[in-house]
Amino acid sequence: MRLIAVGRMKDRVEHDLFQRYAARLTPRLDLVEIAEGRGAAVEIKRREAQGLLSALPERAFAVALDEGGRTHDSMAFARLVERWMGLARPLCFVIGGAEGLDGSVLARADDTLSLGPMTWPHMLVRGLLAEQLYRARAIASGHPYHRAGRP
Ligand SMILES: C[S@@+](CC[C@H](N)C(=O)[O-])C[C@H]1O[C@@H](n2cnc3c(N)ncnc32)[C@H](O)[C@@H]1O
Repeated sequence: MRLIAVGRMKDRVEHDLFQRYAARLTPRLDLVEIAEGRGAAVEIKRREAQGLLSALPERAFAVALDEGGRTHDSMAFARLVERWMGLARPLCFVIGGAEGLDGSVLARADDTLSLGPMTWPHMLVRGLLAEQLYRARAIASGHPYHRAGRP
């Protein structure tokens, strides 16, 4: 699996949060960082879109992280991840920068994923996604990391 994301992760706390889960994931989650765009918001998104789209392998199954995207509970997400992995296409997740994703990236995406309707900082989204992928894989393999008990 590959995570294609805008910006360079400089903050130690954000780096460690992402690594805590990414390092334990099977299959591995490779991080590809795209340079932040400059200029007006539209230009920033357009330039970042070029970088994001060109980092996608040709046959990639691309999942765009977007607050307006599809939401799932962790059990449903675990089933979805298994389905995506079964497609035998490179599974890639895409995270935008401070201005969000350009429409061209959303148009290319095969699916979208929302972590809820609130806007999260893009560097934090990396850690949140890595944790949910780790949880999904734990659910699929029967590992007790996920406690499903709810009233
Ligand atoms: C600071 S947010 C961009 C906010 C921007 N105004 C927008 O409307 O997308 C940066 C990136 O983090 C990701 N992101 C932020 N909140 C998210 C959420 N609730 N669900 C999924 N992805 C989110 C998206 O990839 C977004 O492009």
